[in-house]
Amino acid sequence: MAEPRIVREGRVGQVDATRVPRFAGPATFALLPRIDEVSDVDVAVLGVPFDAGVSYRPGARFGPAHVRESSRLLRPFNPAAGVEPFASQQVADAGDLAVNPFGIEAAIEQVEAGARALLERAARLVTIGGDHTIALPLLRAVAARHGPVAVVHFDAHLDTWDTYFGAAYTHGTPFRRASEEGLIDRSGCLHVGTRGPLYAAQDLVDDRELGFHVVPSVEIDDLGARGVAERIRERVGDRPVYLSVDIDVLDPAFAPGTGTPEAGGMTSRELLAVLRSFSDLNLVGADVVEVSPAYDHAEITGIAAAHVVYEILSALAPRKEP
Ligand SMILES: N=C(N)NCCCC(=O)O
Ligand SMILES: [Zn+2]
Ligand SMILES: [Zn+2]
Repeated sequence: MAEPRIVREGRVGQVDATRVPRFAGPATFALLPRIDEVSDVDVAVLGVPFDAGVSYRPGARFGPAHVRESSRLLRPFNPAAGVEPFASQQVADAGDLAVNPFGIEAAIEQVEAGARALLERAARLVTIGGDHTIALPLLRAVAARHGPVAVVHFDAHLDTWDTYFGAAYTHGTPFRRASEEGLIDRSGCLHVGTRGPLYAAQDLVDDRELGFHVVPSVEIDDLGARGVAERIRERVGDRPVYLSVDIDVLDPAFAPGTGTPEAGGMTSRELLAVLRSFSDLNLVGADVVEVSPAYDHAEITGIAAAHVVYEILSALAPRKEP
């Protein structure tokens, strides 16, 4: 049966939850149309069910399905941002990339190829992981289009480590590889929300050389969401920005369902408020990674991640002229 959908300004939106129970039927992100159900796409939401790069708890391969399932309650108007994210741009769910669960290098190539192909159809991708390894091939695809990008990276971890067990491609190393490959603009990147023990003090020295400034979690109480947003804006300026959100940037109280949790993180309210300020950045792509549903309860982490994606889509929405 064809579901009644909300159509605004010529864009095909969500299944209308005032006429079809929002808990019925298959879950696309926010009950948006699949990409094959629309002719033009501005923003594609893409799943990458991959977790062979993790160093601790597994399960992020189930992240895309869990975040979609946790996104059924999202409504069309975002009052905090003052936008209808599915009316001023066409957003569609591009499904999942079928990547090799047994070979990290093969999977990385498949993610890059899949993202490049999708970028032929949609100007912007918002990818749901999957573990953080996938940021590297996503950055390759984005940099092929826009040149080196400023990375705004929300995470408990630096993810600029070098190798684990001799492996160069893992969820702890994507931003070192991206920096070495020239995919990122070393004068415009920063991490937000990092905390917890490192391997050595040298990690921070290396990280800075790779192009990152840090707004650590301990500074967020004093800065507040507005202060964090200002620090980000000062660092990235007008550069094209790739946004990478590891859900473990949130405190485990707000995101228990993740693979490498660290105490002392951001609240969901703080993270959503900072993301809301991104409407005036030149955002060219984003990912939300590291949701591991087996460690989640009552969709706490899934709902947080769904709202993060919703705020990103709201930040991408073109504003009407006043
Ligand atoms: N990207 C995430 N979530 N974690 C990286 C942790 C790497 C480590 O085990 O040291
Ligand atoms: Zn992390
Ligand atoms: Zn990470």
